[in-house]
Amino acid sequence: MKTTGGTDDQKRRAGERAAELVADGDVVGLGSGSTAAYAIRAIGRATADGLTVRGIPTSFDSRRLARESGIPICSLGEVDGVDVAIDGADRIDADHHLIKGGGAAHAREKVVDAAADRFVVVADPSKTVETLSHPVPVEVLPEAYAAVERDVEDLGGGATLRRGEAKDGPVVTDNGNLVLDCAFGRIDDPRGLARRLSGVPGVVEHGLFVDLADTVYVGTDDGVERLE
Ligand SMILES: O=C[C@H](O)[C@H](O)[C@H](O)COP(=O)(O)O
Repeated sequence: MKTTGGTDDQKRRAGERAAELVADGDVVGLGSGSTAAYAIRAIGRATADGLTVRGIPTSFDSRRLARESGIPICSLGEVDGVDVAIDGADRIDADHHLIKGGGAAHAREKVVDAAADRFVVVADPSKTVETLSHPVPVEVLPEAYAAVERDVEDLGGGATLRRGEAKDGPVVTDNGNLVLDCAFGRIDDPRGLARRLSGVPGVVEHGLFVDLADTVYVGTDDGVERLE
């Protein structure tokens, strides 16, 4: 559920700045989406110039792009830790809580981003807001989607099953599950909502990333703004 208006140059600046943080020998979480893709390409170029890293992709697309870019790939189970993760966001609030999952990749993203010593968010200015109000993507077991819809209503939200654009039927995630886009209006208590959504049976993972981001790079028309 992508609803943004950033430019490719803004995204490129943010992604390329974040890629500069990657050091020799690092294990790097490779985020998903159009902004993280610029970081992956930049890491690939650095790899061709001699940087030694291993990348952990967070989606089918980031895995494919990492391979094309020449980044050696590994999985989370093969490493002792993740040095840095670079990932995009659909919305970023004033406290750097995030909504992710516009590309339905948030479940794997959260596992990798949370495992990282440093989680760096890359975005364009259209993603920054004072308070979150964007619908929260919620990945659900296929069997559970109708029950989760009802539970989301009980939490004061409205759930919409995400549908494919070039395919009839629902979007199916890289994990074989479905996505409900859950509108709650203004989210004044992201921590509380995150906790409640995590407690709903059938929810695999939701797109509220609370207290996870360490650094946010926002690409602008003439540079990069760093939000701590
Ligand atoms: O599921 C997708 C991810 O959470 C993306 O990181 C997020 O949607 C941002 O993507 P983009 O940089 O293309 O706006």
